[in-house]
Amino acid sequence: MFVKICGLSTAADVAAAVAAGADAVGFVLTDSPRRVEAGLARELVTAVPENVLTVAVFREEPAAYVRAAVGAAGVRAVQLHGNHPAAAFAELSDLGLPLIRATSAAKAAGADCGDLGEELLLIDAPVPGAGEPWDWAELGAKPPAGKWLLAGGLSPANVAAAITAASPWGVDVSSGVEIRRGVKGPALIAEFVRAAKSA
Ligand SMILES: O=C(O)c1ccccc1NCC(=O)[C@H](O)[C@H](O)COP(=O)(O)O
Repeated sequence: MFVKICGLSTAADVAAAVAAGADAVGFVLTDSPRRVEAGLARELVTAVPENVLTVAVFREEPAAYVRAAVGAAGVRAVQLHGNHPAAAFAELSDLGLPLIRATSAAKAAGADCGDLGEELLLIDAPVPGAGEPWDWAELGAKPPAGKWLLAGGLSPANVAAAITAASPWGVDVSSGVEIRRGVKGPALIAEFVRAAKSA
């Protein structure tokens, strides 16, 4: 089970996620209580070992903005939330980095990973980063084909049940590993990774 811990903003967050065995860490470079500037993201990225994927998270910023921020942050993958047309993914393909397409279950109906050229599909709650669980059964009998991450209101307490219900390739969390909005808890990160990996 691939585990991404999102919304990191301090060196202690990064150390906790890496020590816990996370496969990917996310830095939010868009409007959010977890927003970090690209320069800080770059500093944090330098503490991440090669085997852990570093991801910059955006909402609907123009491709030129994404391109510049990704270069400044030095991350190794890009996650796009919102209503990006296929052209936006095509436009960023020359970055040579894996693209993660983040969408909600309602919008993802019938979607498969790779439809817009993305490496990974992320199926989230309607509002990203809000910590709101949704009905995983909404995906119905036809979950997406290919590599996809389940997100939205996951926590150490519910991640195992979510994995059983939806059979994702991986999971992604932010609020569920925070002691208060925007502040990660190292023990919660460790618990989440343990629960997801042993589900
Ligand atoms: O985290 C945010 O505040 C955020 C803001 C804007 C776009 C994306 C954002 N987060 C992206 C993530 O990958 C979150 O981990 C994912 O939405 C799950 O969040 P949560 O329900 O809080 O676990």
